[in-house]
Amino acid sequence: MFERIRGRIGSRSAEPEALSPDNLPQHVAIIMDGNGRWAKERGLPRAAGHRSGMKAVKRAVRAANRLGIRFLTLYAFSTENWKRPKAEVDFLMRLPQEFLAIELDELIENNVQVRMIGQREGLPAHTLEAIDEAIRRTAGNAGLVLNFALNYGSRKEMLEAVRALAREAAEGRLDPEAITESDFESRLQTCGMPEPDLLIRTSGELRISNFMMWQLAYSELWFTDIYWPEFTEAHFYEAVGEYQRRTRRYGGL
Ligand SMILES: Cc1cc(N2CCCCCC2)n2ncc(-c3ccc(F)cc3)c2n1
Repeated sequence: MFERIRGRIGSRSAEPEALSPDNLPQHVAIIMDGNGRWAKERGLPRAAGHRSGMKAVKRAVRAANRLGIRFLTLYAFSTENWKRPKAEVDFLMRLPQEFLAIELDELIENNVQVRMIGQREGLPAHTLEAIDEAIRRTAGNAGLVLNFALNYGSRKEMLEAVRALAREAAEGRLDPEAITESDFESRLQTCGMPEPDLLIRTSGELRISNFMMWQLAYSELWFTDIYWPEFTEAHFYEAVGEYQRRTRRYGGL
């Protein structure tokens, strides 16, 4: 098997102990790319890449918990993903319940709160049932908020927010000239969440891909060539270390 040079942890320290507790990102968002290519390079079916990607989800959650990150948003399925072959979409739609069947008890033990952003409409009932049960069973948890973006698209999210504001204005409940950024943000599905301080994207893609476009306006972006199934806790710590180097505060604001 040829050895890909990519994927080696950079020269920088990727140990949690090397990170400053005073300048941690509150909210980390991840576009988990490269599952299909990871599988293809190994002569495996795409489903094997997605399943391996689920293990990387667990590593990212563990790393976020270890650092005390407050919010972790994972882009699990975009509105554009419906264009994939039916067999792959059907497989993907079973992963939430597969993941939760394995991980939910440990998530609860670690005080993790599960949330979802995205359109419920169009998701299979079995997928929603599993997610709703996880949301219900973890609603009172005060630890890491693990937020899955599922059937999510930023333009759709922003369009729905605009429609809500337009309805309120048309009903005379809102003065259009008085609408603020905060009014708009409160109608987004991420209402109540801080904006991501750090976005991680794997597999060498250098695009935002219709993900949290309003929310990511001021986020640090960290890209890596490794494929998502190769993502480890050390990669998470390396990304946070880079975030800290960019936002060094020297005690200032
Ligand atoms: C559709 C999909 C795909 C999916 N992949 C595995 C990770 C790589 C990206 C694509 C495939 N994962 N991984 C976890 C979930 C999930 C979603 C909601 C939830 F409440 C619990 C777990 C998931 N959902």
